Amino acid sequence: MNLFSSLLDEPISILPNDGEVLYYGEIFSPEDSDFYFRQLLNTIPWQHDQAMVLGQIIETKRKVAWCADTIDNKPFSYSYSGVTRYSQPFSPELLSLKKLVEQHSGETYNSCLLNLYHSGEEGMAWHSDGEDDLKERGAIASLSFGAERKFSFKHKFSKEVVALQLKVASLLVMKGNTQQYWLHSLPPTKTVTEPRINLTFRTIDKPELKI
Ligand SMILES: O=C(O)CCC(=O)C(=O)O
Ligand SMILES: [Fe+2]
Repeated sequence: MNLFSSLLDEPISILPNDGEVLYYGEIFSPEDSDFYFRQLLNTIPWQHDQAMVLGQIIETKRKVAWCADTIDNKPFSYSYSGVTRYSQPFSPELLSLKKLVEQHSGETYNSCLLNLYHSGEEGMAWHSDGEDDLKERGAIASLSFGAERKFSFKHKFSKEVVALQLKVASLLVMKGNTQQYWLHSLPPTKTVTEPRINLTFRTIDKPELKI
């Protein structure tokens, strides 16, 4: 696998205060990026996501999958938006992506949430990834394939907004107090018609075991 020259010499720090977000630029060549995009699109068991809204389960247009290490060959369970998910095992390709992301970011992860946005019309509303199951102040590493999209942060108290473009094959790492003080979103846009796949590698602290 070629390491691509658009990888930044030093990651760029995105937030002015109250957390740390590092943008590493593109960590794959266009060829490798294209390979992973197709591979993930065709092999991941994508499903519409579910969320509990006013006591009702609704389905999102965006599709998701969740992969995690297994313990004694049993999957993890993980809850967010009022719904519990059970993990798929990591495929060999995802494991190699996880290793690369771990090398770049100097952190380790035991799970990955995958999102498939079919076009710019699908996005993700303001939220922070502060679920109880996640390791407190654990790093979250976000790897993007497919269409380039804008990604925004908003401070929970000052309301300051910081935005950047997430390039194809780029790596962004959120750490420290970021989830405590900042929301993030993927704003929908009519100008992007191509699909995008995003992988967020995370650490689940006390994985419940599904028997
Ligand atoms: O698609 C993205 O870039 C972000 C996804 C995200 O924030 C999440 O899965 O929690
Ligand atoms: Fe998020």
